[in-house]
Amino acid sequence: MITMDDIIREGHPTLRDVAKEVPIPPTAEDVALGKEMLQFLKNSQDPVKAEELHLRGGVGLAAPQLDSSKRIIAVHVPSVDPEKPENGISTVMYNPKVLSHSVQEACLGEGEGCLSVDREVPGYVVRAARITVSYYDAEGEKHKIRLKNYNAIVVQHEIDHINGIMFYDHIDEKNPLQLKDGVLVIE
Ligand SMILES: CC(C)(C)[C@H](NC(=O)Nc1cc(F)cc(F)c1)C(=O)N(CC(=O)NO)CC1CCCC1
Ligand SMILES: [Zn+2]
Repeated sequence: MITMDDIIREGHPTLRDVAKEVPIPPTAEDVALGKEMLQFLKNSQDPVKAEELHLRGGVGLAAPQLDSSKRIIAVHVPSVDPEKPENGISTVMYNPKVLSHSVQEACLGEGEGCLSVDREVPGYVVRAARITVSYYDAEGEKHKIRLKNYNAIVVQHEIDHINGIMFYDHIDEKNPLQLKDGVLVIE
């Protein structure tokens, strides 16, 4: 079972590597890894388990954060509206790829953090507001989905990790809290 001790922190070189594509259909090992990553996120959002295992509430995790330089990400974003479960996203993506994105940009009003970063880094992380992503699932089936707002931010944050990019790489050092016109602020 994955705990915080398995998550490497900034400074570890693997976080800066470009991860390798995995064979499709995924191997049994890669399927197991993906399942464990998703289970970590679910555990981290369960108050009892998170407390017991000292987990930070996580919505996304990329294999490089487990020192495994593979193009595998897991996302588990609860829908804010229980009547609309489809607004959340809970899946493991093998070899995810952003096929296209909106010109419209967006950022989280509170900025971003990272399970691999044990410090606050203030500043807006400007990303595409909407993306079209292709990926393979554990069975090797190809999917193409459109994401927007928070789900799009989370998936972009995780795809950055498999490209060796950290969220603070996107922050404007001179004006971290400067916002260009037209950037959608997601609260
Ligand atoms: C770094 C951390 C603050 C833990 C962040 N969680 C988060 O932003 N909020 C959150 C937590 C929950 F449990 C349930 C919920 F709906 C919201 C997160 O998981 N990540 C994932 C990460 O570090 N992946 O590598 C950072 C987020 C910043 C923007 C997108 C992902
Ligand atoms: Zn992260």
